[in-house]
Amino acid sequence: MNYISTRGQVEPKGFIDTVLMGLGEDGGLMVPETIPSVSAETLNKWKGLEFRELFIEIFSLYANGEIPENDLKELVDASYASFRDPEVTPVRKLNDSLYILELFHGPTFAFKDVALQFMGEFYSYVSKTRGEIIHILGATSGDTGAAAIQGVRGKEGIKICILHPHEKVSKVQELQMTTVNDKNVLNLSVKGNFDDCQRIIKELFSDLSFKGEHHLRAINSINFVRILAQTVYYFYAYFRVSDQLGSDAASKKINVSVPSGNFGNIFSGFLAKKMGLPINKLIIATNENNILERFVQTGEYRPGEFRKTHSPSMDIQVASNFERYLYYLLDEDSAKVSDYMAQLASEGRIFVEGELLERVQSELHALGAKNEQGLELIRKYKSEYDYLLDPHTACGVAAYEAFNEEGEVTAAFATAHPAKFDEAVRLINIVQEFPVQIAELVAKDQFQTVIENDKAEVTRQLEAFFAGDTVSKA
Ligand SMILES: N[C@@H](CCOP(=O)(O)O)C(=O)O
Repeated sequence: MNYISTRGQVEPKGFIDTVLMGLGEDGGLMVPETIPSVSAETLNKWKGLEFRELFIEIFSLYANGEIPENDLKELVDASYASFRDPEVTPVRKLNDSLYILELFHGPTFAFKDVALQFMGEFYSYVSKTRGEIIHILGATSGDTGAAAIQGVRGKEGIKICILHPHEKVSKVQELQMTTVNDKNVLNLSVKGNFDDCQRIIKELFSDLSFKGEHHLRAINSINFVRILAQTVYYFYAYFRVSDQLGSDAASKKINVSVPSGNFGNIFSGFLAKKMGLPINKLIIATNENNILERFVQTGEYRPGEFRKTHSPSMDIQVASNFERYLYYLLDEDSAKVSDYMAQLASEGRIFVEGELLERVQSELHALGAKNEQGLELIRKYKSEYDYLLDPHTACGVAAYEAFNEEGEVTAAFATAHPAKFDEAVRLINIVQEFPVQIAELVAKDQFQTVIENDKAEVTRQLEAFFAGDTVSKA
């Protein structure tokens, strides 16, 4: 299997080269030339597998045998050894129509750990086996950064620089990133928002001579391996919900409700569905930064005004992986995708209508939950089920309440642990106990460099960091 760009201007690449490339060299996103389909018989075989085994099966369909089986097994075992739940991503039943897929049992208490623990091991493996220099550049609205840093801190042959928006991530997210004092980690706190951080890194990735000279690698979901690793828990959730439904499984449709910012998590579900997993509704849950909800309702994709909310990881206007969805919506026509993306860049909006919009509305459901609605749901589920939702998960539960119909059940994805967002939880007078790994962060020193929202400044910081000068300040 080879990988090509959504904009059609990259020679087909193998799996490892695709991961190393990250953002397509033509500015597009890499996708498999064909999506492997999984038969009912295979699904039946997979349903008894535990998470790690399932990961290996799915990954092997995409990796062209470029990683020998034993090596892959070792990478997967090492990636999930630090998870606190033996199931990695367990499913809890809250009521007859609502199941929660808990994705927060990794080292930084967010769903990003599932893919990024693997990516850390993977990059380390590629650095050792191919002698590649790995200089990671990433942007975060809070969770990706912490998970990516945790995945590679202290690893030989790897350096990582993460841009986060200054004072726009939660306190715990900030501490998780900035209390890491390993020499191979640089935190840049940018006076802007997440979209600014993401724009800067994409511009740097698009500068091919800078990218090549500094060996820049991506850890955000622009990198296809992130998408792939995330498909695993869609399959896992589907199987575990089916198990729990027992004899009702045959008569119930299973939806997923997914808190979404950069469209990477929900795109993994789209891919799983295209592979043959019989998910019913793919429900996109956002907060008041609701560009995706507006797109699904009206066909217009137009970044709006940035809103600071109680769910900062989803405070995003420009969703990277939207381009991958557009590619499939436009029947894999890369020339059309390029035209649409050029229009987005020049006019600040794109628009689909007629049959295309009907297709969007048949493939996706979307809700942008209001801040107050999220808090109200946290209160309600705590009191009715003694289950504490984090503010992102609460948006997913709001979308479940809006779209789940008779004869359906929904797996709502719990994308983070509530302790990461105590600022919001405290607003409704709920006092939570912090896991020790989070409680101990406050006593640690922080290391980060606060900079202006300026690509030239980021460039200077990166050049110094990659050249070996430590620029992080206490
Ligand atoms: N919500 C994310 C934003 C980056 O998304 P990614 O999936 O492309 O890494 C975050 O928490 O940083």
